[in-house]
Amino acid sequence: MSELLLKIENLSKSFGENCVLKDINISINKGEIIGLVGENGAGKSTLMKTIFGMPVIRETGGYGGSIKFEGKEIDFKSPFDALEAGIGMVHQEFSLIPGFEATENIVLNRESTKNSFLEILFGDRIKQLDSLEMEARAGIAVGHLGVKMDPKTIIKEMPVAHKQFTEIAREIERENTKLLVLDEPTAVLTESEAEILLQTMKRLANEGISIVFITHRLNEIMEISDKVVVLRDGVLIKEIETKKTSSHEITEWMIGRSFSESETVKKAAQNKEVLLELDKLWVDMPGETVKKLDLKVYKGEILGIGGMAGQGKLGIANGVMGLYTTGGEITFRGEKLKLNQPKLPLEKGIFLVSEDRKGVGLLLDGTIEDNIAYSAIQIKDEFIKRYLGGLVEWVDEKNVEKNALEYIKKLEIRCMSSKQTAGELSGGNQQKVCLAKAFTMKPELLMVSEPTRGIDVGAKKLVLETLREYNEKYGTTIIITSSELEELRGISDRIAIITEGKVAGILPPEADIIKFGELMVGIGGDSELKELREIREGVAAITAGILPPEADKIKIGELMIGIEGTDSELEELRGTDGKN
Ligand SMILES: Nc1ncnc2c1ncn2[C@@H]1O[C@H](COP(=O)(O)OP(=O)(O)OP(=O)(O)O)[C@@H](O)[C@H]1O
Repeated sequence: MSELLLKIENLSKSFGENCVLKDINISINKGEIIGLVGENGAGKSTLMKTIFGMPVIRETGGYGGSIKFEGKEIDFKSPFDALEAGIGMVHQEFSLIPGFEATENIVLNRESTKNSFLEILFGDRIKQLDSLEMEARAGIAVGHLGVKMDPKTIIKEMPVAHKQFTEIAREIERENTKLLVLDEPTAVLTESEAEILLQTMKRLANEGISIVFITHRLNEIMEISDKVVVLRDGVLIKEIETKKTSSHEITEWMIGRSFSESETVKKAAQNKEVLLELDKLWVDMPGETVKKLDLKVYKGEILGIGGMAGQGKLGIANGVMGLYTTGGEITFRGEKLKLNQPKLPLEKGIFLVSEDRKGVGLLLDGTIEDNIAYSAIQIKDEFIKRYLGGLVEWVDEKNVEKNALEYIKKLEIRCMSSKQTAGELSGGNQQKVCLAKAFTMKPELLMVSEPTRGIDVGAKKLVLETLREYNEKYGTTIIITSSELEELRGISDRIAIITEGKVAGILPPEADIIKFGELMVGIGGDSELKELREIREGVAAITAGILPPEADKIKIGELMIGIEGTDSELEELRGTDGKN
């Protein structure tokens, strides 16, 4: 019989007047993986923060109901008590020390020490760190995850996926971890990295560790969870064995209405007037380098930009905005833009909703309404009242509020009021604030990068529909950059695939999926695929144990671009193929 580890009974939590968890009852058994799902703002993170003893819960009046861990009522004063008891948590925001190596972060507060002569003289305070032992421990933890990374790398120099793996390595390095809470751990990972993490989670569960897994990617929930718990508006709607349900049914519980996935309309770009032209553009963005890329963007179209992680697709918009050192030529509305001047594109009518919403997009301590109006005030002098012939200027607070309220309604931003700080919002709602900020600028060219990363299916649909509507109503040209090909195919008029810093090809959204796969991996045609098959002989070679080399081309392509939920281990393949 399964052994009960955690029991939550009649749990409730309010922030002031806002009741965000109502009468929640959940049981978690030893070695069980629970998929916790719900729309943005449903209360998932709050529930986990409550279990983990986060100060914010205590500081905002604590919680009601009972939480028992290993049969004992818990009353954690801080996350340290939770860690001590054997509960580890990886939050949506990283909590690593940027200037330290991965090793130092992984063993932080649990460093290995060795006996030294000085210790005998001066006592424990002068203990020496045993760096070899610490490196070995960190190496084992990283190895356990099944990912290739050097634990000696400094955190701030790491790609985001490695930061995520370091966080998880730190949690599993604690010997007594019995329950691991992972809040959207795959949101920042590519399909292949996510697959590695999913396999690791399965392994940890087999070793007896229970896992609460929060994600908006329902295919991941279907793949690895034993049980799904659905929250909606702070209420537990369903707790069910995963094998007894489907992602479609889960979606309906999450959003409380029936849902049809492919409702976005496509239209062909009829206009051939060039709005933006990139000529031999290069962008020195770490991990997303653009190399002498040529691209034309037509007025009024929605151009999708896709490609594998690290191939340069995200570098394009960042380069146009002057956020990383850029060269080549950018022509906007027939005028050559001076490069590397971040304010200039904004003044000319170009706006970027960055993939880095916390770093670039939002002032987390500012109110929602100030965030939404911020760029329009700074760049376009909007929302400003002038007195005495312009001698005295004042921000028109009333209009700032009115504008925010319109977008809160339109984009269904879940908040208590427009005066709430952006930092208090859930991730998906923060993303909607970034979009509202962009719409308020009324740009002629709107670039959005990874607009639906970390947001739930309902919000995803809303965001995409709003972008489409905005494009149709105002004729705004939109460049949408996304790792999710299906999302691009649903909304774009044309899709450019970026490989190795260049445009590998441009396809209509309805083109055969295999064509996209080929462009993404830089395979021009059958002969190169044949070559690839021959290089890696034997069953299990082509995709790290998934397909035999003689398998159908379509199947290989599907795996390469991560559909059917399987990992292609493509980077590895490309490395051994000598194409890099
Ligand atoms: N510190 C806080 N102060 C006030 N309200 C808060 C605070 N933290 C969260 N909330 C509110 O609680 C509700 C639930 O938020 P929570 O972050 O738990 O949602 P979530 O389901 O994790 O969403 P997401 O998927 O977007 O991360 C939201 O309405 C949010 O605005």
